[in-house]
Amino acid sequence: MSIMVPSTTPALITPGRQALDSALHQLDRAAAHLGLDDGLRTMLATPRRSLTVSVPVRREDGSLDVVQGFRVQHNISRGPAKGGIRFHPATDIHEVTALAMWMTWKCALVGIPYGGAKGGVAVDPSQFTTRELERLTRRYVNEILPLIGPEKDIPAPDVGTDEQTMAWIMDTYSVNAGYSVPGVVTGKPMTLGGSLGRGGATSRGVQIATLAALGRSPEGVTVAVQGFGKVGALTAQYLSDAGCKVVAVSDITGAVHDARGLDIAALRAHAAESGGVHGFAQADAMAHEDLFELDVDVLVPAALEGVITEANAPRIRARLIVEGANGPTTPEADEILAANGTTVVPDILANAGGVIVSYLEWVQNLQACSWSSGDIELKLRELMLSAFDEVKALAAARGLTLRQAAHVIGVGRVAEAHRMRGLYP
Ligand SMILES: NC(=O)C1=CN([C@@H]2O[C@H](COP(=O)(O)OP(=O)(O)OC[C@H]3O[C@@H](n4cnc5c(N)ncnc54)[C@H](OP(=O)(O)O)[C@@H]3O)[C@@H](O)[C@H]2O)C=CC1
Ligand SMILES: O=C(O)CCC(=O)C(=O)O
Repeated sequence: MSIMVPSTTPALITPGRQALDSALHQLDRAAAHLGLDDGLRTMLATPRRSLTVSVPVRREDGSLDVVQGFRVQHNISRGPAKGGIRFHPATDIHEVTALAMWMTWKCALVGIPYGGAKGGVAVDPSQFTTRELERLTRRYVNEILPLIGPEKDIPAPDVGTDEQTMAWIMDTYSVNAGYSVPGVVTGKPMTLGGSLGRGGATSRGVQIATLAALGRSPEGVTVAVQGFGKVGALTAQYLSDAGCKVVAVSDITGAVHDARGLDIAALRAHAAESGGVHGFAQADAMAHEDLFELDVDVLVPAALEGVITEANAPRIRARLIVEGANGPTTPEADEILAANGTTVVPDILANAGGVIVSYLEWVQNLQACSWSSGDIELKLRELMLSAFDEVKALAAARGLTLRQAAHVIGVGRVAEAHRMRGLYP
């Protein structure tokens, strides 16, 4: 059987298509390791539901833009579909499919009762006013309304979206339902049923995974972080709070470096005020691409896919890479890193803190209750560390990389759910 994804010619290979190729490659490796038959492997390679929508948006000057939006439910065999919504100009159906597939394995790996989904709208949110973004979000939600719901598919923030976007999604869905439905979306503001700890959850999870992988005192451990958005900025903060020396960070405006360790709180204040890390007076500017090749102990990619490739992997000096972003490392780079003895804590493990606390938020919404930040932190730590230990043990027992082991566990659990449900003939 063949995989049901649109074909492309080499000239049309987008970053999104490359991300999907990486995801399919990882699935193939895991399926071979698990001895899955070809039919089941094909089911797992194919999204369950995939919706492309046109989203008209009235601009402030009265003109009308029409942008493309997507929602892909990769798998729902273990529970409702779950995954963020991305607003980024380069997003396409292939990227959203890859991200949805990674959500499926991530939820299975950390043992929360969800399938995997992702959404995207192909826009640059920085080019839209807040009112335009609100209109765009509401129209996109109306277009994907048949797919989403607290028992069907629960969106959350991702690149270019935030808790305000989630509030508009919750409101649009609720107005259509005729009553308030907080559980339709996670990563909401606290006033609408959001959870304590969700804002920093992905970064807290990256911190937990980093410290677990280091296996030694973090005091003085040097770190470089690519991306200074919701995940990157708080990852830098939490690692710095834990005693690490974050010596370089970057965002789309530039990269900054200080070998003595950056003052992350001051840098966050500067970025909030000026729109990015560029121009931070207490550090030196550096070229974006040089950040990957710094002589640091830990590298945290926390921006987009496909940034660690066969071109720069041979020059990476960090002994530990912890993937805050989804899909930052290509399969070719993975091989080079493994041959060089670099440990990679893979995305579906390292950045699972976000969806773990989303799950806790959803459970609170369904039960109409709220838990303390201590309860949330404890559960997050427990789920992160038990998944980390499982992955590490399997990797050691079978001679796999941490990524291969994580995929074997995640894919294996989803395959088992299919078998038990008898979803395939
Ligand atoms: N938010 C979440 O809960 C979760 C997010 N993730 C993943 O984490 C990653 C980051 O997401 P998130 O922080 O939410 O997104 P944000 O939109 O909040 O931040 C993205 C950051 O990446 C920066 N960036 C984009 N392109 C580049 C580049 N070429 N070089 C350097 N920096 C760049 C952006 O810069 P600028 O702001 O200047 O544009 C911004 O700082 C994504 O891969 C996402 O899928 C994973 C799990 C959960
Ligand atoms: O919190 C969630 O539901 C999903 C977060 C997300 O999009 C991700 O883990 O990549």
